[in-house]
Amino acid sequence: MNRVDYLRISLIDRCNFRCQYCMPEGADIDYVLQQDLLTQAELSTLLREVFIPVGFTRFRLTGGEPLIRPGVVDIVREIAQFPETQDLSMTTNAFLLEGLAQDLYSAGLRRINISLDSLEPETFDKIVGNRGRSRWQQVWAGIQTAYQVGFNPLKLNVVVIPGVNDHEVLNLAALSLDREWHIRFIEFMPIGNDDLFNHKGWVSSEDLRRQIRDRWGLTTSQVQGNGPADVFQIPGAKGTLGFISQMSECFCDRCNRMRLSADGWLRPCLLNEDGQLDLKTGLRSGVPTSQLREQVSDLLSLKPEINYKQRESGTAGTYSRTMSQIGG
Ligand SMILES: Nc1nc2c(ncn2[C@@H]2O[C@H](COP(=O)(O)OP(=O)(O)OP(=O)(O)O)[C@@H](O)[C@H]2O)c(=O)[nH]1
Ligand SMILES: C[S@@+](CC[C@H](N)C(=O)[O-])C[C@H]1O[C@@H](n2cnc3c(N)ncnc32)[C@H](O)[C@@H]1O
Ligand code: SF4
Ligand code: SF4
Repeated sequence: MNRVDYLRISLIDRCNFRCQYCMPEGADIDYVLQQDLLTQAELSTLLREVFIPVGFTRFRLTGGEPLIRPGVVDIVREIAQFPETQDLSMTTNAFLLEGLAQDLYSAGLRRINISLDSLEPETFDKIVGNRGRSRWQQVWAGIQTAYQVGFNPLKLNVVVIPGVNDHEVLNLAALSLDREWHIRFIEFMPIGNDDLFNHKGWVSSEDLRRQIRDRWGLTTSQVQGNGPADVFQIPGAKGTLGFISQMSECFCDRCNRMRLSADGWLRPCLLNEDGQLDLKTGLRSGVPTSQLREQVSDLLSLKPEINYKQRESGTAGTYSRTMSQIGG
């Protein structure tokens, strides 16, 4: 059985973008109320007294948009200082990164994954919902700053949507040629976005690899990650190309993670809502952390049964939480 030691922590379910595939403009989303967000102290208690003792050592901060969480730098500093923390990373849209990159690095964050779905400002703004102002330049500046500050590896996430940004796959892949950046193409998943998904569907990683192979050639990279991405490289390129193929291929057999939502629900599988545990209510109602630890430990032993198994059907089920609420 795979070791489950990686926790994706959503710091907030809100976001300053409205990506079409995640939380489209006008979507009816119930946000977590301020008083229901795990506080930094509660998060810290859960990590120290529940998650670390049962074996979690790698943490990813996500959201919504983690950089709009008040106190995000302090949260990073606290988690980075746990002696057991072996890896601390963040997934962000980078809109606020230019001003925060140095502080995050100084606080102990060393690696970062940034969503960048397009190199064309107009297409980008259409995807993220520009609300009357262009966002691409500021995101690009955030990426450059992160690079200069020294985040390594620097990964760029691209959700590929047919008819929206699939014409840019070669241009995005080319970013890996002379920069040590890791571009990852993500198959679009049907979570909380039925309209767009039914209308546009998804492009398989193998189709993308074929395009890239025809242009430059493609080899399996020596460096494989420990997440869901299959990693390849254009011969001679400085960076790599990753493919996250949750629709066309199965990587659940190497699943190593669980997710903690901003309001303290522990979710054992992204694509299956079974088994979720409300840790915040337990903590606030005085349940001893030793008991919460036992509950998490039990859930860990049930995880293989909960791991997603309906892949053959080609689509996922209906979910009560959107990707922005789960944290991707
Ligand atoms: N189905 C599925 N998709 C996942 C899982 N983890 C990540 N993904 C997908 O991969 C995308 C990118 O994830 P990131 O937040 O960059 O994290 P990661 O790729 O696990 O990160 P690394 O630790 O750098 O390998 C997410 O938005 C999801 O679409 C998972 O456990 N299951
Ligand atoms: C939910 S976001 C949260 C972090 C941050 N706001 C960001 O966009 O990087 C995490 C990841 O989920 C991906 N994502 C969101 N909705 C998706 C979907 N329907 N299918 C596949 N990936 C999705 C995003 O592209 C992003 O890389
Ligand atoms: S993908 Fe990230 S940036 Fe886009 S709406 Fe979702 S949470 Fe926000
Ligand atoms: S779908 Fe579930 S079991 Fe599969 S990799 Fe993602 S979290 Fe793990």
